Amino acid sequence: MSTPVLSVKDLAITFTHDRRDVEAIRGISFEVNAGEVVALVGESGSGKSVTARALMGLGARGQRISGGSIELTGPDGSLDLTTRSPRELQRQVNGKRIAMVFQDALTCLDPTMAVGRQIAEGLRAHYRMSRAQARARAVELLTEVGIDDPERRYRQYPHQLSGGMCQRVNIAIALACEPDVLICDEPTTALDVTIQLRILDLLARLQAERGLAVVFITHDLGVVARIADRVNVMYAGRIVEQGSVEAVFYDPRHPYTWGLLSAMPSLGSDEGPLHTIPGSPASLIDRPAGDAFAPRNEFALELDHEQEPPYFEVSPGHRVASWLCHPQAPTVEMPKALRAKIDSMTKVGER
Ligand SMILES: Nc1ncnc2c1ncn2[C@@H]1O[C@H](COP(=O)(O)OP(=O)(O)OP(=O)(O)O)[C@@H](O)[C@H]1O
Repeated sequence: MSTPVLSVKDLAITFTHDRRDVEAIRGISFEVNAGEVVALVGESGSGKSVTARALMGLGARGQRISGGSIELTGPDGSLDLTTRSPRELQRQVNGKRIAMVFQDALTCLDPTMAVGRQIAEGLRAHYRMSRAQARARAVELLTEVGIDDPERRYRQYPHQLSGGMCQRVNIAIALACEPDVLICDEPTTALDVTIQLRILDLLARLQAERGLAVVFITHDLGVVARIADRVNVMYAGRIVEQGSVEAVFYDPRHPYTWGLLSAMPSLGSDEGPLHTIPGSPASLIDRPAGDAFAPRNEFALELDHEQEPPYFEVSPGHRVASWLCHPQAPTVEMPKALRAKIDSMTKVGER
C-alpha cells in the first residue's frame, strides 16, 4: 500500500471573535496518495476553503488550528505543518512541496508584470537559475499548460489574457517548483462551461503525468465525478461521508449526500436541478445538538437530534457519520427519484 503524501488527522480550526470561540472545522481526517485526486465537496460555508487554506498555512485573523495534524510525507520523511511557523512554511514548504490554485484567476496574478516573468520570478526565487534559464523554463511551462505561442504570451500582461488563460498561467506558477501536492480551490468555478472542462482536462493530464497528489475543492458534484478518485462530503465543518467516487455516487448513505446528488443536474443532460435541500446550512455559532444536518434531514432519527453520530464504515474505506448507518437503525431507503437517477447514471468508471 502506498504511503499518503498528505495526511490530515482530526484537524480542528477555531475562529475567535469578540472573545468567543467558534469551531469551524471539527476533527476532519483524510489522506491523499501520489497520483490521486481527493475532492472536498459541500455547500457554501461547509468549511472547504478554510481547510484548503490551512493546508497552505494560510488563515484569517483570529483563526487557529485547535487540534490535529497535517502531515506531509516525502523522501526525507514526514513534516507536521501545524507545528511550523508561517515563516518556515513560506520558506521551506509553500510552492516547493505544496502549492495552490485559487478560484479567481485574474486577481491572483500581478497586473503590473508580464505573465511569463511572474513564472520566471518564482523559479528564480526558489532555484539558482539565471535570468535566461528561468525564462526558458517559464516558456516550457506555458507550453505544458497548453498556451499557444508561448513566446508572445510570455510578454503579455494578465488583462490581455482570457480568464481560462490566466488560470493556465496560475497553474504554471503553481507547478513551477515541482510540488508534491496541489490544492485546487474551485479553480474552474469562475469560468464558463467549455473553458471549465478544458481546465479540468488540463489538471487531470498534469496530475497523471506528474503523479501529483491533488486536493480538489468544489461545490459541484459533476466536477467531482469528472476528476476525483475519492471524495469527502463536508457539512458544518465535518466530513459526513467519505469514500471512493464510485461508493459515494452509487451507494451514497448520508441523507446530506442524497440531497447533494438529487440537486445535481444529470451528467450530460441539460435538465435543471431536480431538487434543492430544504433549509439553510447550519449556523456554526448556535449549532444544534446532535447531527448538525438533522434539522434539514427528513430521514433523521430521534437520536440524530440528540447525539452527534460517530463514523460507521459501511464498506472498506466508505465511512459515514449518520445514525442511519448504525447496525440497529431502521432501514431507510434513499428517495426513489434519486435511486432512479443513480441507476441511469453512466458508470463513473466509464467517464
Ligand atoms: N474569517 C472568518 N471569521 C469567522 N468565521 C469564518 C471566517 N472565515 C470563514 N469562517 C467560517 O468558517 C466556515 C467555513 O467557511 P469556508 O469559507 O471554508 O466555507 P466553504 O465551504 O469554502 O464555502 P464557499 O464555497 O462559500 O467558499 C463558514 O461557516 C464561515 O462562516
